[in-house]
Amino acid sequence: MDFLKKNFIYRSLPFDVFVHRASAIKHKEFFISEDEKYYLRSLGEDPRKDIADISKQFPELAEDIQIPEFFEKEKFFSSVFRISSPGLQLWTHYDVMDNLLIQVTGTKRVVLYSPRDAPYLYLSGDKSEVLDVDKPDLVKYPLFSQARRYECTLQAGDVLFIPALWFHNTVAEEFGVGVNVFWKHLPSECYDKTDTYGNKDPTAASRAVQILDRALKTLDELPEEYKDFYARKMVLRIQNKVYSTNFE
Ligand SMILES: O=C(O)CCC(=O)C(=O)O
Ligand SMILES: [Fe+2]
Repeated sequence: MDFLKKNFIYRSLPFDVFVHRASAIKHKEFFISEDEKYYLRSLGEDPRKDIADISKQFPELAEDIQIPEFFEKEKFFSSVFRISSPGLQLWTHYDVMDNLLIQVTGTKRVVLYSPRDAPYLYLSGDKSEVLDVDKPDLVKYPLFSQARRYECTLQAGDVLFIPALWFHNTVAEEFGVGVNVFWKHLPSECYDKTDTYGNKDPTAASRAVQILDRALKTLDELPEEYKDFYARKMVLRIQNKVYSTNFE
């Protein structure tokens, strides 16, 4: 899927029809083309307010999986049912909560990047503009070659821990069914209460970015040479005061 060119559309289908189509490569009935791919990402009852919970939206199917007890029950945020056509690739993105990605059937390749490699990923919000992580356009995205790639392939029954802020890109190598479970590993006040997907930045981070944007606008009052000088001083201040040395 390409979020830059928006080569996808949202459509409704009866669940059985959806599963049939998603498990086939060529379709007699289709929306765009006979080789289109399908992806289900479950939502809550009212997608604007409610959070995906497989035990509520798909109670019969939820019984087939056991969520490993790697976090306290009160910290549970959502369990998201995901079904993909063979070959479907989801763009590189981060989520703000710790996550267990449970593969139920099919195989899925997952490529991961550390949050520290964000400078090399050409981010647009929570997503990387480098869509083709296997043959990246290094003329357009020269720094991407500095991002350290981690890769694994999930088979049916495998569970991958994806820590909050770690970038991930997935390719369903076969038709696949999975569930991912997000939980709040930070105190619950840190999270944006309007977040139903688990991908809105913690409120303190969003506020800090807003304040930074105001500071940048303020610099516009200065001539270019001064703006450049004070902007560089601000970068140094951020590096010295906020960057963690507590890594590796
Ligand atoms: O299953 C996928 O392809 C995407 C999984 C994902 O983005 C997640 O678990 O956060
Ligand atoms: Fe994700």
